[in-house]
Amino acid sequence: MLKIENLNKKFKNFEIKDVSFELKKGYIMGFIGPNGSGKTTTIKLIMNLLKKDSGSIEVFGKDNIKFEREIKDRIGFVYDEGYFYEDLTIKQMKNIVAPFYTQWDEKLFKKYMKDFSLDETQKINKLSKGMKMKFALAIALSHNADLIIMDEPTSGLDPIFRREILDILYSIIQDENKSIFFSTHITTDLERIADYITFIDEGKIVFSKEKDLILESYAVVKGGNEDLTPELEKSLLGFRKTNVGFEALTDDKNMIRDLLGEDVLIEKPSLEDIMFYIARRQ
Ligand SMILES: Nc1ncnc2c1ncn2[C@@H]1O[C@H](COP(=O)(O)OP(=O)(O)OP(=O)(O)O)[C@@H](O)[C@H]1O
Repeated sequence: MLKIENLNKKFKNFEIKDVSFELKKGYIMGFIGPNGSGKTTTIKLIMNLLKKDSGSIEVFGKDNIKFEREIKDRIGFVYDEGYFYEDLTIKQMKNIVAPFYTQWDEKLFKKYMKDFSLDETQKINKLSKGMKMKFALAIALSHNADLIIMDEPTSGLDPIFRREILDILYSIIQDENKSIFFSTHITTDLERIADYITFIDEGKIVFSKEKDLILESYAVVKGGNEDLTPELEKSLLGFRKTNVGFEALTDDKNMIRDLLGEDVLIEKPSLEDIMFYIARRQ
């Protein structure tokens, strides 16, 4: 559905460097990374809203620029900055956008308006941040898109609605021909629904792997300060000292067990733990 190879883009103070990853049919991929790590830039490059310096981006097996129109017809896109005309009503804006899509489904759009408690006669500049996001989602989900790409779609949404959105996204990929790619800072959302996680830091991909594999391959280690020898420090993927000892991330549980036996606690990490320690180390 999406294949990026050796993508490069240089700004004055930042660069996307040799970014490669792939998203297959039927899966949800979460795109995570600290603030300013290059998530929005990568998404803009996929959507051809920015010009790449080099590398290739294929969507549905086709070059994203040569086949832009055809590709965008099949993508549902949600972007975190407002891209609607603020002075129009929901209905007027929808009437501008809908004709661009060959498979626009007005009945489905109306259903989402109702489910999301949105009133089509409301002006866009009178909508709250969450309501605008709901409207953007309704548009993205109402034209039978095969690939949904979203930049922080759940930011600004309350936990109840966020969970409803996750349920909708999950039901969409029950059709195994569809895929979803979205960036977020809410890693618990990904723990709930993502199949793959791509982690970007300082413009470079740290990993792009199956979520379950990632969670299995790392562990959080907790021990006393006396255990934290310089040798151990070097072998850890990042650590922090606390009042009662140290907490760290490792990708080699067995080595830690062999080294420290039962003196330390070895626990399952969350995605947030992994992101925190790796980004901090870099
Ligand atoms: N048009 C531009 N010109 C110059 N620098 C840019 C431009 N767009 C983005 N940047 C820089 O690129 C870096 C990455 O920005 P980007 O918006 O891709 O990060 P992000 O991972 O989406 O961050 P966040 O999580 O905060 O949304 C930042 O340092 C930003 O200042």
